[in-house]
Amino acid sequence: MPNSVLKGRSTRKTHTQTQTHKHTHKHDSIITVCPVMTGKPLLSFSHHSATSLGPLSRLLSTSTLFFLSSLPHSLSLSPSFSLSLSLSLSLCFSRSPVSVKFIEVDNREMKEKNPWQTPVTIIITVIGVIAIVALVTVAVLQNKPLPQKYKYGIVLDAGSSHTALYIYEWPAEKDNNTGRVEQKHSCKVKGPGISSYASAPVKAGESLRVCMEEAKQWVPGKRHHQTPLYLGATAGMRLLNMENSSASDKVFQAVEGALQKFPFSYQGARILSGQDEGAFGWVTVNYLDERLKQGLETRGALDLGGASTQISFVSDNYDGSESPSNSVTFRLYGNDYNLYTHSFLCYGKDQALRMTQAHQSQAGLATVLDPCFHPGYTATKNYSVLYDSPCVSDRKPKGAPDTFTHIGIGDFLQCQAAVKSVFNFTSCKYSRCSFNGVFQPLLQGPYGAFSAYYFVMNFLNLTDTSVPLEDVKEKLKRYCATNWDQITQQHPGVKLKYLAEYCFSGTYILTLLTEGYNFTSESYSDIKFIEKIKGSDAGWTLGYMLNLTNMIPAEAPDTPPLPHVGYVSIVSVIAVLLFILFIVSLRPLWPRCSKQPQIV
Ligand SMILES: Nc1nc2c(ncn2[C@@H]2O[C@H](COP(=O)(O)OP(=O)(O)OP(=O)(O)O)[C@@H](O)[C@H]2O)c(=O)[nH]1
Repeated sequence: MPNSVLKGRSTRKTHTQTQTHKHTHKHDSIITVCPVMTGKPLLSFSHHSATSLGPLSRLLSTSTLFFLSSLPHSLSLSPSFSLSLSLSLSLCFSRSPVSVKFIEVDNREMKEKNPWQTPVTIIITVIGVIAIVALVTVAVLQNKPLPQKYKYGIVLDAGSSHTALYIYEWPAEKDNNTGRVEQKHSCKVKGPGISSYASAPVKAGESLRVCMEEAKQWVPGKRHHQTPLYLGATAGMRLLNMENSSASDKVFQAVEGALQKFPFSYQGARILSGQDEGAFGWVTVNYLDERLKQGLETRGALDLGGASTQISFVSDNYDGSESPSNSVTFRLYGNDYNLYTHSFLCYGKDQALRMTQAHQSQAGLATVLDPCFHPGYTATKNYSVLYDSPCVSDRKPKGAPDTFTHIGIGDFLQCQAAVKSVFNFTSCKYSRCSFNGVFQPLLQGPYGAFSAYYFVMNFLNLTDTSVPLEDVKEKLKRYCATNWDQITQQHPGVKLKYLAEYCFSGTYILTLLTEGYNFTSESYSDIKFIEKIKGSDAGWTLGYMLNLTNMIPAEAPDTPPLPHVGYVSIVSVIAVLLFILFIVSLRPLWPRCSKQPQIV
């Protein structure tokens, strides 16, 4: 069919002239002509298929053309811009190729007929658009998040093996409920735990200085005075306090004196009870996992320290009536929790090693063959050092030489038997016990195992608990049997003290979990070895600070129904819909476009 043949009716008088840009096409094309009074060459477009130009596309493109052309001359857009705008709208709704015509319109003639040309319509349209743009702008600006300000808290974990400093941070305006507290920085204090400074307490205070100076750098200066600083001491100081309370007081005095010199808000140093340590570890894990806020099933906490170990979990079989000393109740975010928790003093990995070696050296011989150390390992050790702990001091063999030669033989099964000897399974006055006559309800997972559980299992590449327990034991058996020379060659960067003890530590962990706490081959897979959760270390310190700063509310806080982004999006969508409605409501005023089907 020939091009440029008009098809259909024309209700208006139009005058096509100047330029015609066409794409030839074998199908018929329809030209929709919307005459507008601009006094400039106008646009129209033709389509290759009458049906492909849908009603919405037509409405948008026509209304855009009318809107643009109804602008005063001073605001009118260039034809090319108008063309691209109307075309782009049209193309959005149609996938067919388009040909374009510039049409010159008799300005005076159309002025009489086009209601869009009336000043009222123009004013209403412009005001409507300005109002909607203003509405969206105000909504966005008003709700733009302000630059975040933070508050800080510092907790020193004075453990038996070392002290660590943790800096926590949370949004300043949300400290009372909804803001998430995160670990901003941690610093490992050089040297042993503060309990090791019993004979030189001043050094305990001095040892903290480097990390405290670091804290001054990490916390902004203007926040120093409002930043609470806590020191919590765990099993090392518990043991020292049991053994020599005046020595433990002196250590605390020295530590307090040192901490008070810093510009933070010092809140005191104290020894945490084993129950607190277990319960706050559980709070940390479940807080970081957001299980508390969301009221989800909680995760039990397994913490292995140097001098004590904690197990804490919620069990449907435990209401606190049996062995109430193991019960801690919480109301957090509107939910009640009845937590079972127990801390075993002397069952941290370092003290458990002492107990195991004490068992092996009971004869007080000059040579001790140790199945928990690698074959080829030899060291000269001191009996008085080995027995210098309340966990073993009463078992020191009489008449033993000062030193003994410690020789590794690397036998996992024998090591397991030696480790087992430190647990007492003989008496239980409750319905069920873990070990040493301590009540323990039925295990109920999942569990997070952290601190030394993680350090050790991670080193041994055994953190995957989906691997059958028997295979884990087999791997450990092979590891223990590996010659010490080979081990040191394979791990040149690892601290020798840690390296020498991994065979024992792995064996102890498996024995504690399976024999001590009664994890089976099946429930073992409920355990997840974790170091950090969302960037924060798993441990009691965060739970401790959240508790002391009342940062976990008993009742669920009211939260705004919509987050900021959702709010702005909804306002914007509504504004756009209103604009479309506004345009549609002006339908009676729309010019009746001459749909002049043309064969182009
Ligand atoms: N392999 C390895 N062991 C570590 C590391 N850091 C600490 N340990 C050891 O892991 C054990 C537990 O460490 P912590 O969790 O700090 O225990 P702690 O606070 O000193 O001990 P408690 O006072 O009983 O809580 C100790 O025997 C440490 O010597 C590490 O980075 N790697």
